[in-house]
Amino acid sequence: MTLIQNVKLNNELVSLLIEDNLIKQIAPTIAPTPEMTVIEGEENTILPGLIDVHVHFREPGLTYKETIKTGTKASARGGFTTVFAMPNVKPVIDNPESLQQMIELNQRDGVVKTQQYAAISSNLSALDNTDIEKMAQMGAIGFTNDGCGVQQANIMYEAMLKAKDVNKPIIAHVEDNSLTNQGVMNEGESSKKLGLPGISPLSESSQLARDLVLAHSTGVHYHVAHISTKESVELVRLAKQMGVNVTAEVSPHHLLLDDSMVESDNPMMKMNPPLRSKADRKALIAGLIEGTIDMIATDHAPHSQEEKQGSMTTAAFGIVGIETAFSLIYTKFVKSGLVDLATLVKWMSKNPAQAFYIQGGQLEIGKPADLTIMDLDSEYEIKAEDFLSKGTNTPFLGWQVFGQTKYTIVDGKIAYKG
Ligand SMILES: NC(=O)N[C@@H](CC(=O)O)C(=O)O
Ligand SMILES: [Zn+2]
Ligand SMILES: [Zn+2]
Repeated sequence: MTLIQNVKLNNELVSLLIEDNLIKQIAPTIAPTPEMTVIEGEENTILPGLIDVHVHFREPGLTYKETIKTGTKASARGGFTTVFAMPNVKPVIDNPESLQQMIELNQRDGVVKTQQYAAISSNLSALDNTDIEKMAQMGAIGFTNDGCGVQQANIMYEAMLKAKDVNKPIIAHVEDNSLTNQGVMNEGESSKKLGLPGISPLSESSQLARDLVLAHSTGVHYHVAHISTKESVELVRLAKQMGVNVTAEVSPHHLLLDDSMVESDNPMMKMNPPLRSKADRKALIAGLIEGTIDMIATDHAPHSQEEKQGSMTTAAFGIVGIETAFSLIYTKFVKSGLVDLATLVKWMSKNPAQAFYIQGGQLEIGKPADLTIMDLDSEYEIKAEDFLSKGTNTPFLGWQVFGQTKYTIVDGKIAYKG
């Protein structure tokens, strides 16, 4: 048994008793007994474990960037107790055998709960569909070609029909390759000024419009990954009004940065989709607050230093985010007074749990003890040397933030201690 003493829950000091993997009791005080392991909460804030439905852990095949071990340790440090891993590893998780190996590896090496996505098409690009039925039975949390847009409508349509049949979601990286112009940042004033090729925002929204029509027809749960444009927000709003079973995620970087801040050819500002315009960013924030966008997901995308140096024209797309998401959103949205802490928990735990039918999002007696204890009061600087991820590729190094993880507990066991 583990006793957590003196933690703030909805602004009241409480103690929590954990037996096996479950929350057994929550009360103003609980007297410790000799058989209890005691965690002193020091009046820090206890929250349901955060849930990230979009991470890249790079194992197998690209372990110089990240492994299940380093990625999940970083997740625990970020306050996350459940993450959903993308299938764009090497080789791609596009068949039952590699899915089985991946599930076993996640189970063996993950210090947080790691759910696995499988691909829609072989190698993320072939004009086929994977064995969605079998991989759903095996426990894939959903199906996605993240990293690439699905270029052919019929391939997406067939995948939706199959996923609907087995009651699993399709997660879409929407990108029409005929409109990307081999760009490395958003198409706009900044790209012109810097002389860099720009990615049209239409490459995202036009494919999203297609998919929403297909989702309407098939009834599948369709989840939009890393939504980045104002047109996309409007399309999701309209689709929800039409009764489409759609959810959407936005990344912290698209909420906090825009292309007006890309003042030089800086690979740390390169990710897909790119940082969009100020107007897009404003629409994303409004969409999140009004509920059109359901959740925040990091799109944690670690790369080596070599891959993220030099020019944006040659650097890899993607930034890490799992260790900075909570503190950034807490500092810029909650501490600043825009929303309350419960809203952050809704965006980063409750809504992801609800949308994907997994446990979590609430601290409740009888439920798994997946939780995090956060110091919300002391300011600190985001530093690469503190990261547990192998990747330090983020434009947020040097930012001053609040919200530091003291403990992350998964199924009653300590996964991270600060
Ligand atoms: N977001 C990125 O810029 N990169 C991701 C792929 C993806 O999420 O599309 C990656 O795997 O590195
Ligand atoms: Zn993507
Ligand atoms: Zn991704």
